[in-house]
Amino acid sequence: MTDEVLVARGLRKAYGARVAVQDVSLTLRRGEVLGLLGPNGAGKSTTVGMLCGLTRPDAGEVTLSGGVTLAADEAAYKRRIGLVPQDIALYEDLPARMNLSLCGALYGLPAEVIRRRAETVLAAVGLADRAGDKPATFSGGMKRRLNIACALMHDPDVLLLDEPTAGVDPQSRNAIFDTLEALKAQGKALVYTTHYMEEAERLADHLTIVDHGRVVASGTQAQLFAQLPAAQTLRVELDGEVADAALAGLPGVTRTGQRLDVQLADVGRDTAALLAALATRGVKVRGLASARATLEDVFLQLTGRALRD
Ligand SMILES: Nc1ncnc2c1ncn2[C@@H]1O[C@H](COP(=O)(O)OP(=O)(O)OP(=O)(O)O)[C@@H](O)[C@H]1O
Repeated sequence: MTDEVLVARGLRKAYGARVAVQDVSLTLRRGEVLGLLGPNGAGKSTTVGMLCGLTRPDAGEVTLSGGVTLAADEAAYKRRIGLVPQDIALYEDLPARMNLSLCGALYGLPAEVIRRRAETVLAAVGLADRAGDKPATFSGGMKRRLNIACALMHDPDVLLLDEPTAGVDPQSRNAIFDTLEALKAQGKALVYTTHYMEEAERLADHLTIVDHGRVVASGTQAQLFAQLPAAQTLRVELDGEVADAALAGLPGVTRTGQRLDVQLADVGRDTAALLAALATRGVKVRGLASARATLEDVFLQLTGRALRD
């Protein structure tokens, strides 16, 4: 497919006897956010390290569009990839613009390009008015945004973000999401590593879920949710006396006193049929509430464990 920007096949990395990543494959397309989701220690950072060429895999290979690989042309490969590391990598006592200049210089950009790109990326992350200020005076969220700006200086096709919202206030988190949405709209391809399922749900077109170094599922959100036995639970509050016999044979129903939890594949589609069946049986309903399935439920279904520690 021509839209493929990065294809990783069979990545493996062990540290001594500990296998951090085992047979990880993924495909990243233009204008797409790929969410790399997994609990602490699942192997996300190690995978990102291999994608950006900082960590050498024991096996497997990453190929960029045009057939560019690290082995064939390291400089060309690295020019196409930007890394936003998990740990903020800034000179705290140098002004924001100077931090960006240093990043640009690392990529050998000419001075004029550096000046122009610095203005562009500062605007992209919403820090244009803080160009002359030092990161030491920034909030955690502003530092994160400058960290992203650094990775954009050489205008890479692919941006790898390793937990870019760690320790960030809600306002900066939204600013980061806006920045990433704008990059996506420009056709950049993003890998977004997180153990926050809400972030993955909000941003990611495709998801690769990792656990203990292995891919346990990958696909679009719809494909992942389809793996759940029931996508949603509808909570029904009963009105008045209802005998158990009146509910007999209704599929997916669990009764707790006056409450029914009903597993439905699709609340929007299946609620009317359920209410009709209850009405036919003379069962009166006082209230309804739906609980949407989340990626947390998907992870639990796949691994039997919660996503967060
Ligand atoms: N340099 C290293 N030396 C030894 N072990 C390592 C090294 N880097 C990672 N590991 C181990 O590899 C496994 C995967 O770690 P990794 O940092 O890739 O996970 P992660 O999913 O990014 O976790 P987190 O969300 O906590 O950052 C862990 O067991 C970790 O201890």
